[in-house]
Amino acid sequence: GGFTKTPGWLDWYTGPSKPTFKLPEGAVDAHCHVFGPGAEFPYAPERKYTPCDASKQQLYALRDHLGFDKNVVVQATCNGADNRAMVDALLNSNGKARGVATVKRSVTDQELQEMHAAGVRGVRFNFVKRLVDFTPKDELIEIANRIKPLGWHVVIYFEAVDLPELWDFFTALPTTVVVDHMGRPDVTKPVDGPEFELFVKFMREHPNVWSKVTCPERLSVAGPKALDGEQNAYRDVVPFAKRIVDTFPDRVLWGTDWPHPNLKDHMPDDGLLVDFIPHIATTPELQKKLLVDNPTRLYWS
Ligand SMILES: O=C(O)/C=C(\C=C(/O)C(=O)O)C(=O)O
Repeated sequence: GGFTKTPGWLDWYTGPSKPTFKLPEGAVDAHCHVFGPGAEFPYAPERKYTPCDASKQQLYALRDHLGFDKNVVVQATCNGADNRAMVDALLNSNGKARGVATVKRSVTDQELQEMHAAGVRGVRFNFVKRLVDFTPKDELIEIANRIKPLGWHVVIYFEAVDLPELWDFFTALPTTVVVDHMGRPDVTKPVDGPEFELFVKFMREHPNVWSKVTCPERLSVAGPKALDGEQNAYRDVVPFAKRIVDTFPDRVLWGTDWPHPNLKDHMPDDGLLVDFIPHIATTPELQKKLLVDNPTRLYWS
C-alpha cells in the first residue's frame, strides 16, 4: 500500500519470551491492536503516525504463545474511523475476539448493527493530543447515546493532566466507561499524591468507571530494568497499578498493547509484560478477576 512507517518507530519484539507467570484458563488480552496490512486496509489520511503492518495472524499467534484464550482488539488512531481491519480480525477469531471501534456521528445504524454482529462491544474516545485532533463533545455525547442501546461501553484514552478539564464530560457519560492505561499517571509523583488521588476519586465516585492497568512500558521512567535491582521490570509503575487492582478488583482489565504503537526508545518483551501481572495483581483471586472474570463479563456476557 506504499505506506512508510514513522521514522524511529520500533517494531514489536520478535521472539517474545515464554512468561514465567502461568495465565489462568480463559485469560483475555483486553487491549491490543491489528494494523493493516496497509495494502488491504489503508491507514487513515488524518493519522498522526504510520505503523508497521501487524496482522491478526501474528496477534493470535502471540495470544497462543503467551497463554491467553481471547483478545479485545481496540481500534487505533492510525486507522481513524475505518474499522475494517479490526472487524476483519474479529470475524476471523472463531468468537475469541471482541472489538472496540472508532466511529463518527455519520456512522449508520446498519453499520453499528454489523459491527455488533462481528463482536464490537464499545467505542473509543481519544483525547491524547499527539494522537488525534479535537472532536467536539456534542458529537461524542451523541455517539455515546447511540451506542448505549447496543449495550456497548465507551473506552477513553487521556493524559492525567487533562482529567480536571475532562471531568464533567467523563462523569456525564451514560455508559460503562473504561479508561486506557489508568489515564497515564505521572509515576514520578507520589501514588497517594493529589494527581493520582483525582483518578482514584474518579473511579471511587463513579462505579461505572473501569480502568485498564496496562502499558507500564509507556508510563515507566525506570524502563525495563527494575529500579531496585530486582528482576521485575517497570518497578515505578507497580504501586499505581497495584492500588487500582486492590481498590477496584471488579473493574480492572489487562492487555499487552501489542504491537505497541509509538514506542521509540525500547520495545517490551511481551513475555516480560505478562510476568509483570503478579506484581500488580498479587493473589490468584485478583488475577482471575483481572484476567478472566472482568473481561468476560464486559465483552462476552
Ligand atoms: O496503543 C495504545 O493504547 C497507545 C497509543 C496509541 C494508540 O492507542 C492509538 O494510536 O490508538 C499511544 O500511546 O501512542
